[in-house]
This record gives sequence, structure tokens and C-alpha cells, in this order.
Amino acid sequence: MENVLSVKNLTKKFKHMAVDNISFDVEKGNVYGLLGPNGSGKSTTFGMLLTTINPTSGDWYWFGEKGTSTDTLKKIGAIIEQPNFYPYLSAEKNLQIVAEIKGVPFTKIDEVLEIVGLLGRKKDPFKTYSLGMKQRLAIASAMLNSPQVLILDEPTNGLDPEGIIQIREIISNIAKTGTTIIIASHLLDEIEKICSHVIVLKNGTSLYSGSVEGMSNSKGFFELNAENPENLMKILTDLNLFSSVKMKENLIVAQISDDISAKDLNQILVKKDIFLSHLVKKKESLETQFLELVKK
Ligand SMILES: Nc1ncnc2c1ncn2[C@@H]1O[C@H](COP(=O)(O)OP(=O)(O)OP(=O)(O)O)[C@@H](O)[C@H]1O
Repeated sequence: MENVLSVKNLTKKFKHMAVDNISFDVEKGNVYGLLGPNGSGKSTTFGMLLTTINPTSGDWYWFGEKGTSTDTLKKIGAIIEQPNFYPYLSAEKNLQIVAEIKGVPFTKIDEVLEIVGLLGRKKDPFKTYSLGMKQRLAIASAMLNSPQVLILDEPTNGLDPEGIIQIREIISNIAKTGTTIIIASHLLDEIEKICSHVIVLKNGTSLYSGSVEGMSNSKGFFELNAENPENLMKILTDLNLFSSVKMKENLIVAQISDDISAKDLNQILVKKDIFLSHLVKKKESLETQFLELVKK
């Protein structure tokens, strides 16, 4: 897979360490989440990659080329701060100003307004827009130059549930066209719903970088029950398929070490004259996986 971005040992020290020797790759066409609590170094990382902050040390490569050249910036669309538009001008007029700066034909404006669902409101002044609409207009503005990479810093901050869903749908539609997207967020739920890959930051250090599913080595667990739970627990332990078998809130929880389907386990147990009253295979939520990662 082609790398759109490769970050190597990137470090920024202000008074304290803000970003501490992080390395990660971003593959073309995926949606990446930069996940971490406030102050974990997300915005500083974006700032360095977009040349607004000088790094202390480390390198990065956009499209295989070292650093961030002016030509590279033309291939990137970014929303890092609150959208800044002229309040009394319409969305269309505001985008005309951006299009002129970016050297993009005005014919592109309707296309990007359509992507963010604002075509019907293009004549309305920016100041009459809701927060969600303002954020959508910012995305339209970032999409004007048909970027290969879209960078969004906390894109749903402050939005109501409907606004959040709209932004998510827009991001997912843009991703479907093959645009690589990098989103900074402190919300696990957001990353889980939108991203295929995640880079977890804590105190400027990268704890994990890879696919969302790969964040935990866990193969998941079974919740089970039967008429005689003690007997079931003993049989499960003897099967040597589980790293642990424990009673939890009236259910037996068996942590899977050797991958096995619910159907296969049920068949094994039936042969041992165990008839289950409850059998569910589950995987830890991203939240549990994240907490385990941070604990380590
Ligand atoms: N210009 C600056 N001067 C000094 N310290 C800074 C500066 N910018 C950021 N920091 C510090 O660097 C650390 C990382 O901040 P950063 O804004 O990158 O985190 P973040 O993960 O984006 O959090 P948030 O979502 O709150 O912005 C914090 O401790 C912050 O106080």
C-alpha cells in the first residue's frame, strides 16, 4: 500500500515535551484517527506537518517527499482552527474568495457545496448558519482544491447529535472517493465510528499505531451459562481454549486464547452433555482496549 505520509521520530519541545519521538505511517485511501486526550500533542503534530510549528527534531515525508513543500500543501485540505469566513457574505461569496486564493475555478464551488449538503443554502449569509453548517462550509472550503489528503482537527467539537451525524456522513462519503483523511479527536466513539486506523497519543507519546481492530491482541471472549455453572466452568477450563474462565455477574466469561466460533464451542459442549442456556461471543469495546493500552 502506498504511503501518503510517513512520520519518523517527530519531536516538539516547548517548555515541556509536547510531542515525544512519534513515528507512524498513513496509507492512501484510509481514514486515520489521531486519538488522545486534551494536551496529548495532536494539534502540535498537525502544526508541524503543515509547517505552522517548527519541529525540535524528526522527519516526515508527504507523498514520499521530505518535509512539506508549497506544492505538497496544494495537495492537502486542512481545517485546524475554527472556520473563519466573512459573516455578512454568503457561503458562495466566501468560497469564491477562497477559490481565488487557491486558484480554483468557480465551477468547483457548487460541487463542494453539494458534498456538504449546503447547495440549497449557498446564497444565505454565513452569519445565519448553525455551528454544524459553519463546520460543513469549512469542509467544503478545504475540499475546493480536490485535496488528496483531508486533515480535520476535532471536526465535531461543540456540535449537537444531528450535526455530528451529518459531519460523520460527509467524512465517510469523502473517504469513499479515495481521499485519505486524518482526524484528530479526543473521542473514542468518534474514532471507532469513522476511522479504519488509529494512532493513540498520550502525553506526546504514541502508544499504538495501526488498524482499529488490531488495537488489542484480544481474540474476544464468550459469555456462557448452563444449568450447572460450576460443572461448565470446569469443562471450559479443561478445554485449554481459554486464557481465563471466570464468573462475572451470574455469567461465565471465558477469554479466548485459541480462536473458536460460538457454533464450534457449542458442538464441543453438546458432545460433553452440556446444554447452554446462554452463549454470546463478544469483543472488548474500543474503550476497553484503549484503557488497557493506556494502563500499559
Ligand atoms: N505554543 C505553545 N507553547 C507552549 N506549550 C504549548 C504550545 N502549544 C501547545 N503546547 C503544549 O503542548 C502540549 C500538547 O498540546 P496540543 O495542543 O498539541 O495537544 P492536543 O492533543 O491537540 O490537545 P487539545 O485538543 O487540547 O488542543 C500541551 O501540554 C500544550 O500545553
